Amino acid sequence: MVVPPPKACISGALPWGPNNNETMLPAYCQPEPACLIARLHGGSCVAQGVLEPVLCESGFYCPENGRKKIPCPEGSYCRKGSVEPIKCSAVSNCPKGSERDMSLIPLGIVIVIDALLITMVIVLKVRGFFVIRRINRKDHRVHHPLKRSPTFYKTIGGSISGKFHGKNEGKQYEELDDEVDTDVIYGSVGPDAMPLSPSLDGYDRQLRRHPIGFEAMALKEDMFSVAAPMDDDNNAADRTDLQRFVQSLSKIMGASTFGLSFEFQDLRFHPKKSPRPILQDVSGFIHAGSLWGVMGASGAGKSTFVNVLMGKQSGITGITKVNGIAGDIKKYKKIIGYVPQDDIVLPELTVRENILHSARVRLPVSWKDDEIQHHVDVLLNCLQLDHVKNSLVGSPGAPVISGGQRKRVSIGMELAAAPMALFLDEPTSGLDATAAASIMATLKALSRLGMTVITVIHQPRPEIFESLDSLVLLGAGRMIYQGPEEGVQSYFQNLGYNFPAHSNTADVMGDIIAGEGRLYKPIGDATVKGLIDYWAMAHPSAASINPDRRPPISIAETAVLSNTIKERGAQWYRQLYFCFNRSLLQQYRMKSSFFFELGVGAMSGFLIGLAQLNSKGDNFTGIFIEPYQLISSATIYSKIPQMSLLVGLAIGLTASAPGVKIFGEEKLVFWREAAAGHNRFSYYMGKVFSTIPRMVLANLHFTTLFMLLSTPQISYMHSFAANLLYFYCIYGLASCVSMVTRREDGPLLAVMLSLIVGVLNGMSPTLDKVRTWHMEWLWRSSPGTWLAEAYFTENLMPLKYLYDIEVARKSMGYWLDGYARDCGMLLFLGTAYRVIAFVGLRFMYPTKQR
Ligand SMILES: Nc1ncnc2c1ncn2[C@@H]1O[C@H](COP(=O)(O)OP(=O)(O)OP(=O)(O)O)[C@@H](O)[C@H]1O
Repeated sequence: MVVPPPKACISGALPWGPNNNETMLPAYCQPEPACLIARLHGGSCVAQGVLEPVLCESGFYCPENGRKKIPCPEGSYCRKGSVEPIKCSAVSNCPKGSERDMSLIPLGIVIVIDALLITMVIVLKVRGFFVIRRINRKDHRVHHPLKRSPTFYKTIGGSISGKFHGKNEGKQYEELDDEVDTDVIYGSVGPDAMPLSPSLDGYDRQLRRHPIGFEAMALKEDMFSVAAPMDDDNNAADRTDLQRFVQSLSKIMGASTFGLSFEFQDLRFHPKKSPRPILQDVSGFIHAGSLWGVMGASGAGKSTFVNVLMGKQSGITGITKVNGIAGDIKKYKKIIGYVPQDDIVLPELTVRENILHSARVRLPVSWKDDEIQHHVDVLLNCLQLDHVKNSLVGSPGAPVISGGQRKRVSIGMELAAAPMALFLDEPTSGLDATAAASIMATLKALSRLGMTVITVIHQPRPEIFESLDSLVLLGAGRMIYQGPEEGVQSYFQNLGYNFPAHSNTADVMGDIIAGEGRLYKPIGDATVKGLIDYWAMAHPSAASINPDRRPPISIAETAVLSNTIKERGAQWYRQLYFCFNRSLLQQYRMKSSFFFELGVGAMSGFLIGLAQLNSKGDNFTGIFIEPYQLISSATIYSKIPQMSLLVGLAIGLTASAPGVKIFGEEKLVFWREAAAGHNRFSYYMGKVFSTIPRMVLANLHFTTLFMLLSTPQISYMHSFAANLLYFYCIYGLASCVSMVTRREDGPLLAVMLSLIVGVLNGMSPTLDKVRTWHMEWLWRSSPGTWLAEAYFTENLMPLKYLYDIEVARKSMGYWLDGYARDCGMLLFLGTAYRVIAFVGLRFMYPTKQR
């Protein structure tokens, strides 16, 4: 190769190699000092001689081996070093001499989608408003006790203030709020203000209102009888609801009897860490179809005891029998309902939606959806939730329905599945007297239907205490008393305890079993140990407690029962569909957070694009290909990884907090549903699938604005796909975070992790450097590296006719030409995060899912 003589190095600014041919090869001319400095800093200067080529300017193209320099024609754009113009996309502003293509098509799509979303939300809101109004009006006319009981209403009308009072007396009920709360309305009708005339037949002083549904049944037990006369319209309607409910139950159970009986003998639980047994020598019998209260001082072992009966507690010795048959209680899980102390319900769903989901997942597979809906509506009526069924449940911090109604929703979620035994943990705690009485009346009615209802209860008010059929009293993990509620006072009196006149039996008994017996027994043994020993001596076995217990169920009945259990629960794919729908609905109800995520995505895309605006898509300066290396400027290899770093950080900041919110705020719901037999995989996959639409939309907003302003070499579609997969990774990471942290720490930790995986992208230190530390595996396990590599590949490959990209690749340490592999790895990492999160969800708190 012959280098032309130095005389060729005269001044002149010419396009790329105008004089180059086989005999006149490009020449490196010693540059002027100013030009040298400019090149060392990555800049350019005019050619230093006629034989020294320069890059074709942006806005021009230089065909015929650079012999011509032609302005880019209208409708095309020409980047720096172009050999020919590139056609602009259909909708973009490309006048003559354009340097880049700022396509407006994606922006148009974003605007159309946003307009559609906003219109859809407005239409749904308006439609929802009218539908709920119509339904509520209809329901008020059909179901509401006040509406159905004009006599009652007129009688108390004079005593009620506010909406019930005044000039529109004939129309008062129609004017009630949709979200009106019966507990509040009825509660506002003070007992003193109430003219308790005989005409108010059915009015309950304890509830301070006219009971319906389960409550009415508890108070008037013969009402349930099919043959009972219809004494008035109210009772007829109540009776019909109850009959329908019972019909539903019979259909679900496939057995004549609803309740389960429990027998337990010598139960003992002594965890290694505990210095003393938590339960010891606990024996007894719980009849089917009765309402049981489990009482004891704090730490007496009440929760442990009911957990044993529900099959939730492992490490127990002793015998437990269900319906007279010994075995693993876990197999009855699908027909045992458990209502936890906290109302674990989904606040974004309505009362009906919460209960309906439970019914759809847990009722027998053979049930059609309209049958399930009917069952739920009947149940809502029986639970007196029909007038608030379309109200959101809300959270304790932002309540929509009252505490008592929320508790009934929680109970309803279990009843929807028609359990044969219902366990409750302090169902009246935190409720006012009216709401507590209402809950207890409901439980009583359920027990009268044949269900076995067992509730842990703490310091009950007299009326609640008296509503219990039987009691289990525990002290220091051992039995103090088991038997009818009416017999408990005489039992303690026989042991020498005095119950002061007019005292509350429950309070006195509570003091005695909490170790304050001396207050009521001046002489003799008044210790809890004394009570335990006496009970053990008098009742050496379970049989001695309940000599009249029923024989075990027959083989035929056992077969029916196992069939009933086997049929319970929708198939996993149907559960997945229900969970997917539910999660979409939740996101729709939390639309402000959804729109906020879109807004943040758009804003971060705009800002990062703005930061790249001046570079006009020129993100790389390399060493020219042979034989032009010597005239190369200083290289700039890190600008593309830098751009991908910004993209990664922006997506991390946009998606990590919503990701945590979607996956992390419902651990309690997941545990409750898993414990009730819902399919865990379906729940999780429903959540995963439901995030896809919001990821796509958030990414659309981000990528569109970013690409519009930054106009890099990578195509819109390739950038969109890589960014979407990065969103997928961040959501996956957020789901992992939500498994291991507290709810309030989740967003912060997720943001922190997204920063870490964003920074581990091979820009600095470069992957090449990291390789020398033998740490490439760490960088390769971060989605940031694969995103950067995808961007590096796609921005560099179009320039390989100009620059020696192999040198750039080696210098940075990325692999080139593997965009599909990079995207595949992002998909793999995002999926791996989800698998880890699911495994964590499944195995981290196994006891809570039992
Ligand atoms: N797995 C366990 N390992 C160690 N100790 C346990 C375990 N389970 C329960 N305990 C302890 O046993 C005691 C009884 O617990 P349990 O929750 O059954 O009582 P409780 O009567 O329901 O109390 P509270 O009314 O306060 O809820 C408590 O001191 C508790 O810390």
